[in-house]
Amino acid sequence: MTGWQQTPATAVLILADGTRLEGYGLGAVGHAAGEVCFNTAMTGYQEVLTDPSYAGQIITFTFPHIGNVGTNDDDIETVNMAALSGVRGVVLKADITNPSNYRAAEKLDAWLKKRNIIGIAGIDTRALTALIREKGMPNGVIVHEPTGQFDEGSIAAELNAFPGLEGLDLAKEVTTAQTYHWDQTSWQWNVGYGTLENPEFHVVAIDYGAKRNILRCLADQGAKVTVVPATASADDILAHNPDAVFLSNGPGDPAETGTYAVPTIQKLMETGKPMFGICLGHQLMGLALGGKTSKMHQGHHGANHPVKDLTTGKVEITSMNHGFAVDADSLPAGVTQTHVSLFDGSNAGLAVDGKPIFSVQYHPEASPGPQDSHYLFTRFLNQVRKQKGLPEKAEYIAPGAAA
Ligand SMILES: NC(=O)CC[C@H](N)C(=O)O
Repeated sequence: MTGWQQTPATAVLILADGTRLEGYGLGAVGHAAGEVCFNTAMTGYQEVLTDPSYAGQIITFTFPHIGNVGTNDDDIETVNMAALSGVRGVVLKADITNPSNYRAAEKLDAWLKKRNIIGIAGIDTRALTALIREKGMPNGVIVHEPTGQFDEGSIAAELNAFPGLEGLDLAKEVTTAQTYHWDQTSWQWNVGYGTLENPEFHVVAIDYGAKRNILRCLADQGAKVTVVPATASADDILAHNPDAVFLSNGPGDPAETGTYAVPTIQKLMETGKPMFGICLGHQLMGLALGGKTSKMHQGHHGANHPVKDLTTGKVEITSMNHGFAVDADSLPAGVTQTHVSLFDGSNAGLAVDGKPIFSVQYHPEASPGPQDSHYLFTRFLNQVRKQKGLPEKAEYIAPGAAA
């Protein structure tokens, strides 16, 4: 039976303004509060649902058919398996069908249940998206109760207790507990310049909620990657003697994570080592340089976001997932805005003039273009090549061409 025909409803999504949307429960049973956002990607739901940057959020997919290709063990993005359930809930239009794909190992419904993610189907996701666009991302509670007997009191209490994402440092909840070396050997699908056996460079990646494909892309450039916890000090990081430092994506409010991350990043900037940041890493870099971040109205979540690289004039189709942004006007002299979103003109990248330090708001490791933005990893490691007196690589390489 499809969700919108089911009576009584076994799931409900309640928004802070009182909006009540009833549907068909999926995945885990229970209730969870979070910020309700929408994601416009037509593919990649498993990568989205395992991206630690979604911690504290309930995701509405605008694409109506989610789950068609099932789930597998390869398309998981979080590196820290303990942080797999950062997403609070998933809101769908259609019921999840049986998977039809040779890679499918498990139906999405069962997969959600195992990871304690609550789902609701049978929702008019177009109407919900229109509401979010008009009013901004609301706080909400998603409930799955197979009996249809909702405990309204505890649902209301849960909604009231959720403070919203502003002011929340969630990076410390999803970061790795221990320092480790990224092992590329089981992830060889994207091998390019280097091999793990013979790395040319050493990059320390600060894990604020890192995605696997970022680490793959760094290793793909010939880097040994050492991943350190979000709270690692500059001294801890420099003790690894890195050639360069990477700042990862991650959930929550950058200003709050910045209370401990910014002083560390500022110290690392003084070393002259190349630095590259993605998404939360970009926002933290903006803060470390004296800029400001603020909450967006509806955020950017999808895989079709055009971004212009102002340094080359090229447009990239990018993947985005952020609800905060660097305020371009707040960037001090000596810091250049390098990329802008062509959807709303918001800041999408920055670089420090004359220094090997830059960052982007979007996700070059995600491949909607499919490889439009991969050049940024080459741009980053070229800074290291330059410092080591090695020949630089071409930034753009046609897919399939020899490196
Ligand atoms: N993907 C990310 O790194 C997200 C950054 C930040 N948490 C935001 O929502 O803007």
